[in-house]
Amino acid sequence: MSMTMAEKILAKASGKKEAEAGEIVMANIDVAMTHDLTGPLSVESFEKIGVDKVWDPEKIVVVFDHQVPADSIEAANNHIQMRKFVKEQKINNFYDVREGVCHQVLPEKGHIVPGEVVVGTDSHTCTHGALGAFSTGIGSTDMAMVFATGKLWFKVPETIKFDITGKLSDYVYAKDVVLNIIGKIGADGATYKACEFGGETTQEMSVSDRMVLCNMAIEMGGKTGLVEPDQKTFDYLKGRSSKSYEVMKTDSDAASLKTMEIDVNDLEPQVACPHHVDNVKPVSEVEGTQIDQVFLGSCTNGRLDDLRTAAKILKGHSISNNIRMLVIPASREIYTQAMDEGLLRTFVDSGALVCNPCCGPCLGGHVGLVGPGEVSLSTSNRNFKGRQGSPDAEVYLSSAAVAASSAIYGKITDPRAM
Ligand SMILES: CC(C)[C@H](C(=O)O)[C@@H](O)C(=O)O
Ligand code: SF4
Repeated sequence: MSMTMAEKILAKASGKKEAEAGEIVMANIDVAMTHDLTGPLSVESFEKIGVDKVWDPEKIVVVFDHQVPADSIEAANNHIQMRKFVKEQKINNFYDVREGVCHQVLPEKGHIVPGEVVVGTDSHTCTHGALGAFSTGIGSTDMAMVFATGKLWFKVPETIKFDITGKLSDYVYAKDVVLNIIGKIGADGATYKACEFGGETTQEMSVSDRMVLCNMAIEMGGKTGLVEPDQKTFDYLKGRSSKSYEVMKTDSDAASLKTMEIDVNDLEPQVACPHHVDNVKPVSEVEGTQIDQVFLGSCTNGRLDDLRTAAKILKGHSISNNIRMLVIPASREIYTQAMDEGLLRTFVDSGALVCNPCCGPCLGGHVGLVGPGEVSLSTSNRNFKGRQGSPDAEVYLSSAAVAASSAIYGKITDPRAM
């Protein structure tokens, strides 16, 4: 039977030859991730089940990233509770406050390989599909069941394949492509679909860019994001992961596959405007909008490529006196590379604040919140009311290039004009 990547991965994980969209399968979990914010709930639910030991401590990964270092007694308590759990359960894959955002840390540390089933108590777990894994966010009580049994049920999703073709213009990036797709199909345009990104443009993209696409699959309602593994994937995995893996690809005649053509030849930089991720406009339509804060970071666009792009634009410039800019590398590895390349120096010289690797103001729970009436321009993935602090603030979403050029002028600025 012809199958999609998602069907093949879920079939294999549930010990079957075939799986079909719509079917319910019970899959063995390869990687189960939780973090400082949702981990405590998962642990409490696990303890209620009454099982003493987790099914396999080697398959569990715990990352502290949402509130690091602890910014409140509540956060400190969460950390205490999770450190205790990690110790009791002998979980070696534990990344304390220093390491960075979970969706960056997991692939970097070699926890993700193609063909696996990965679950995390975080909606952007779909990011890992960039390496060809079926990876999805789950609730804390579901995670408790995974901790106890190593299994979880799934309804096998249908697949929507975005066949992306054309050459990206200068200053146009994966973020613009995915914002454009979300603008076209809407925040619920791919509800419960496996969102597979393919076509020559995706093939040309780095793994880091593919992570941007898959990261935002959830913002169109997707169950997971996926990119077919290729040489770029294998090169990324070399030296990071010693796990063996199987590469699975979508058969073009799979029954549950729908394809959508996306031509990016004439694509402009895109901006998602308040208060919905699908309220997407070309930057030319929102140019001149006054801003108060720029946030460069998050699991969407806090990677080295993003920092390089932004530093190139900022070099020799100061950011506007009217704004604050926060630069938050997504991981320690990125932070140190950015340090070695002199990028952090450029940011600090331009007047930006460089913070420790973490989620930062992305979800409005930690450093750098915006106040009533303020406007944030952010490279992250969500802009609903109250997302980065006050419910009376506004959040615009963009690429790192738009963020950097806008920081210089204190208003939304097309990087192509720089
Ligand atoms: C805190 C967590 C549950 C949440 C998520 O699931 O995505 C957060 O990471 C976010 O981006 O909103
Ligand atoms: S960076 Fe933002 S979107 Fe990503 S995991 Fe953290 S809070 Fe969620």
